[in-house]
Amino acid sequence: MHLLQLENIKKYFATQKAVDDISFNIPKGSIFGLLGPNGAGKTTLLRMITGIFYQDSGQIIFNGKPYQPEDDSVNIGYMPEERGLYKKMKIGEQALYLAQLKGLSKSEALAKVQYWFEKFEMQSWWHKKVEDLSKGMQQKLQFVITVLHEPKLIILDEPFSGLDPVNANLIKDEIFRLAQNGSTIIFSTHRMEQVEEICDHIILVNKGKKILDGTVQQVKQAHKENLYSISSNKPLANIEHHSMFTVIEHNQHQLLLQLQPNTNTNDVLQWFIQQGVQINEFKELLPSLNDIFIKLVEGTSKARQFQNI
Ligand SMILES: Nc1ncnc2c1ncn2[C@@H]1O[C@H](COP(=O)(O)OP(=O)(O)OP(=O)(O)O)[C@@H](O)[C@H]1O
Repeated sequence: MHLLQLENIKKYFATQKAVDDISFNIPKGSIFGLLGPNGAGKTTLLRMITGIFYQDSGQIIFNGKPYQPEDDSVNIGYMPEERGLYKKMKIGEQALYLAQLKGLSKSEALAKVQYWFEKFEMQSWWHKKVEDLSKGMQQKLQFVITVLHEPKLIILDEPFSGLDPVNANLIKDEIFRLAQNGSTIIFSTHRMEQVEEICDHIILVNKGKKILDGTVQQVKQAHKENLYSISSNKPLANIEHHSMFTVIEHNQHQLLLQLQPNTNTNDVLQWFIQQGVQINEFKELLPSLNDIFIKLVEGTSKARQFQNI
C-alpha cells in the first residue's frame, strides 16, 4: 500500500523544466530517499507534495485519494532546508503555536511539546528565543516541531546539517522509530552514506527527470560491476588474468577481480584452491550509492544550467 503516488508530474518555470514528467510511489511506513544533484528538481517536487506549489500537470494521490493540500497538509510535517522558525518568538510558545496550527488542541499541544522537550533535553530552552540558539540547537527544535503532531508523512530536507554526531544519532534513532510506528518519511540529502544507512527505497532525479528508482539493494545490484575481492594470509604471487576474470588490483595479500559475465563464483574459488592459495576471504563488492550517483550524474555541471523550454 502506498501513502503517496505521483503520476506524471510536471512543473515548468519561465525558462526551466524543473520537474519534467516524474512518477513514483512511496510505500507506507518506508524511509524514502529523494536524491539528486543541485538544481535537479527535488525542492520543487517537495513543494508540490506539501502544497506550496501546484503542479502544471499530473496527479498526486495521498493515502488513496487525490491530494487536497488544504485538508491533507495537517497530515504532513515538512522540515525544509531553509529553516522556517520565528527568530524573535520564545521557543516554548512557538512550539505550542505551531503544533496547534497542525490541528492539535491546546492541551494536546502542551503534552506533546513537553514530551519531546524532555526527551531531547530541551526543557531549559522554553523561555529562550530562537535567535539565541546555535544552528544545531535550532535544527533539533525544527525536527521536534516537524514531527510532534505525528503526521502520516514526514519530509526531512538535510535534517542532519549542522548537528554533532551525538545529536545526529538522536535524530536518526527517532527517524527509525517514527517509521516503525507507521509514519512514512521522505528524506532528502546529498550525503550518500546517510542514505545507505537510513533509506529503504530511493529515487534519483537529474535535470527534472527520474533516472533511478528502487530499494537500495536493487539499485546496488543493478549497477554492480562483478567485482570481487579475494584475500589470503600468505602473499599472493603470480596471479595473472584468466579467462574467468581480470585482476584489477594486486596487493600482497589481496586481489581485486572483475569476473567475466556469467562466471560461476564457485569455479573461480575452485581455481584459486587448485593454485594452492590459502583463502581467507572471498566476497562480492557492490558499488556504494556515492559511486552510482557520481556515475549517473557525471557530466552534469554542478549547478544545472538553464535550458530553454
Ligand atoms: N521559483 C522558481 N522560479 C524559477 N525557477 C525555479 C524556481 N524554483 C526552482 N527553479 C529552477 O528549477 C530547477 C530545480 O530547482 P530545485 O530547487 O527544485 O532543485 P534542487 O534539486 O532542490 O536543488 P538543490 O539540491 O540545490 O537544493 C533549478 O534549475 C532552479 O533554478
